Amino acid sequence: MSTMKYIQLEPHGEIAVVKINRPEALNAMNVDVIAELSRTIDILAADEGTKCVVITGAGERAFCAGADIAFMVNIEPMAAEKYASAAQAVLNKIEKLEKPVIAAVNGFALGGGCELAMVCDIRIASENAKIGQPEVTIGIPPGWGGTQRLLRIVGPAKAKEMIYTGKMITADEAASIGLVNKVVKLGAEDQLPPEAPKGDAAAEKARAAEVAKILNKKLMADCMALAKEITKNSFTAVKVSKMLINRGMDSDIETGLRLEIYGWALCFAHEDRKNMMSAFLNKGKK
Ligand SMILES: C/C=C/C(=O)SCCNC(=O)CCNC(=O)[C@H](O)C(C)(C)COP(=O)(O)OP(=O)(O)OC[C@H]1O[C@@H](n2cnc3c(N)ncnc32)[C@H](O)[C@@H]1OP(=O)(O)O
Repeated sequence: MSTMKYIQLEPHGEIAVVKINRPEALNAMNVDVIAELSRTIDILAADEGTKCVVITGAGERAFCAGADIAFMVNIEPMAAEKYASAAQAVLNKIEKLEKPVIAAVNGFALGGGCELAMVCDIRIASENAKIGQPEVTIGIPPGWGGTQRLLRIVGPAKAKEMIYTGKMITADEAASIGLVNKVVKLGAEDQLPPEAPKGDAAAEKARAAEVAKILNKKLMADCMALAKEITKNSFTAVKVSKMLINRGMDSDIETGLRLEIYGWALCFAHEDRKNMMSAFLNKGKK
């Protein structure tokens, strides 16, 4: 456990869970959240024991509601430039982290929250997630990578529709355009609390909160299972694959393919290759 105010870092063996912990503002990222997130990523980058990272939001309502509007309402352009530069720097750091990163999207992922999710390698959303780039509804365009990364993930037509309208989309819609990999849903197997008495708004609210908790648990279990599946493989091969995919996305294919040869050949220097190939060839031959 770390002792930061807004970021909880929970180690689970080879998997680290990073939780943005500002639920009173739906985990909106103020300057302190950004600074603490940056320190957390530095810690994880240096920690050889961590092989996979899961990022999520505290509470049941939001992954992250974006940049802090209460802060932005009164700032001047130079302060805005500083804020966006710090945010982009930490998001770039996550994207370049030499470990796989999974976003567990547990509710609203808006503006900077969507931009945070997009720098993660894989996005898993709960069925109650709402995702969007609503910046134009408050007088600004996306500024933490949204105009560039959404374009690359969903293509220009969908990116423009989402950015120009500022509308939120559901988790299922996000999955249908490739913005999230998977949607975690409640099913018959889940033990839900009994229905609240009709007309009892407080009881209905309490039940909805309980249901959201169950869904959140299911989402985290799914993300941890995925992380475990990834960590079973050669960390070096996964790390090199991440670099090749990220670098290749913005290179011409010749450069990407050449890099792939070098990355591939480099893995022959690691003991994983020999051990894992030999284990395959020797299975059942004890
Ligand atoms: C480059 C990046 C730019 C950006 O990211 S710009 C910001 C983009 N994000 C947004 O525009 C989302 C803003 N938030 C909302 O629209 C709403 O929230 C929701 C639809 C997500 C939820 O609405 P509801 O269920 O009615 O909750 P609630 O009362 O609005 O929010 C609970 C508390 O959270 C604070 N909050 C929510 N989002 C932000 C934010 N982005 N920055 C600062 N505070 C935020 C609210 O103000 C409130 O606080 P209190 O309880 O003190 O009234």
